Amino acid sequence: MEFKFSVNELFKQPIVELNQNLIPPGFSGDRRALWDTVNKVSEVINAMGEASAKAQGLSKPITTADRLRNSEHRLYLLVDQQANSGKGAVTGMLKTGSKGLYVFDREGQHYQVSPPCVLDFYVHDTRQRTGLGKRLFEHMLQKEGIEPVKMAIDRPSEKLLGFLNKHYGLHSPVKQMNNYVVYDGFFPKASDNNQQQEIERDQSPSGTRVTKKDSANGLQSFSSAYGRYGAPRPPCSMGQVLLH
Ligand SMILES: CC(=O)SCCNC(=O)CCNC(=O)[C@H](O)C(C)(C)COP(=O)(O)OP(=O)(O)OC[C@H]1O[C@@H](n2cnc3c(N)ncnc32)[C@H](O)[C@@H]1OP(=O)(O)O
Repeated sequence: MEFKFSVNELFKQPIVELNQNLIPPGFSGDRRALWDTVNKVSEVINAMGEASAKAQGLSKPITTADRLRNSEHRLYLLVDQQANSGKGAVTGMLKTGSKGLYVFDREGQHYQVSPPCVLDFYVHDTRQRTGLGKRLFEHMLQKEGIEPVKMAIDRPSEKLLGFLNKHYGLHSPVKQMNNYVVYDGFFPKASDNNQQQEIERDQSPSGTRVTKKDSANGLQSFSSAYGRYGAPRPPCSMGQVLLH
């Protein structure tokens, strides 16, 4: 995506990471230059957010400069420095951040988690399927020190599911009621479960024993072995509201 100003002057590296202050890495200048820079960065974010929403068939963007400013999300932008007669163009965008979620594994056990999430991912329509998405995603994984399987994906499109399958061998997504998707390796293995530290053990009103455990990777699971408490069931909607 091209802009009337020079993208290369705004973003000095081929991949830049932005946060709520909207100041690109390497910025230097006075107050006026800062104001001008933040305005241009906002224009880029809003245009990319809009294009992403359109590509996903969403009624409104999930990424805007205002939203980024009011969040702790991270936004990675991919820049083609050769494009637009040397002024550069923005070719991709990837937004990540932690979200408080309830997720179910295949057995119906539910976990209260705050995993890193893929929130919005877009490569310009004219540049898709040329490896740019992989380049941007790999950069994010390295910066955040995370494996794809440990991330939750917000409403993935078919293209993104295909992307994760092709590049990271992720298949058979575990779809959640909150529209997030996780994969089997997201949950602790049975052997990890054995190592979980049991921190609380008490009696439910029905006399069914309920245990609450904390695991080393921050997953908190709530499980019950018996009776109707053992059957998969949705989290209470009030709990979901509180977590969002
Ligand atoms: C949480 C969310 O953000 S969900 C929304 C995800 N974003 C979108 O759907 C917007 C439109 N799509 C895109 O922007 C891009 O296709 C992305 C971001 C999903 C992937 O970026 P790309 O640069 O295309 O990926 P890259 O070239 O590295 O990998 C290509 C692979 O992605 C998948 N893929 C990309 N485009 C398509 C497509 N049109 N149809 C099916 N699979 C696709 C395929 O697995 C493809 O491999 P293949 O060409 O061998 O079949």
